[in-house]
Amino acid sequence: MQPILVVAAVLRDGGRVLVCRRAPGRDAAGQWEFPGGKVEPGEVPAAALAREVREELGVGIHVGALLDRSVTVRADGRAIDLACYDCTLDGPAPASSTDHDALRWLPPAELGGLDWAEADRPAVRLLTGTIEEDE
Ligand SMILES: Nc1nc2c([nH]c(=O)n2[C@H]2C[C@H](O)[C@@H](COP(=O)(O)OP(=O)(O)OP(=O)(O)O)O2)c(=O)[nH]1
Repeated sequence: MQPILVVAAVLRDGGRVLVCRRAPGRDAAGQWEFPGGKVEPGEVPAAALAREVREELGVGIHVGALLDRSVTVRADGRAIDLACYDCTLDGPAPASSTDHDALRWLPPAELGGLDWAEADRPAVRLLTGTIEEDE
């Protein structure tokens, strides 16, 4: 089975990063992730990411450089190809999400304390500076 192509925003504002907890009833409910979603056929990643963030958080973003791209086979057997991009807000910060039951802005050093979706862990290790030499 092909991996599911997912894009996510590492949305930075004033030295903090937005993290979101997946709402009850969704895949991986209760785990933290970066906002984003699946890339639709024919869509370029940056456009898919801006669309997903607009749909779920109701805000505009600027999509910058690719921070990390990793394929993770989850415990349920599905492979997620997750591309995380550095992003900034284009306008006001989000107040709520259609997909999440908590939004938090945290300094990168504090990201490691959360229960992250498996696919996000490589990006989180990059952001917290806790990558092992052999990774
Ligand atoms: N958005 C997002 N999804 C992630 C991350 N990490 C991770 O494993 N996923 C998984 C959860 C889902 O199985 C899939 C993305 O689905 P989604 O539900 O957020 O995206 P979507 O809006 O396009 O999907 P859908 O509910 O319309 O089917 O990727 C992440 O950091 N952000």
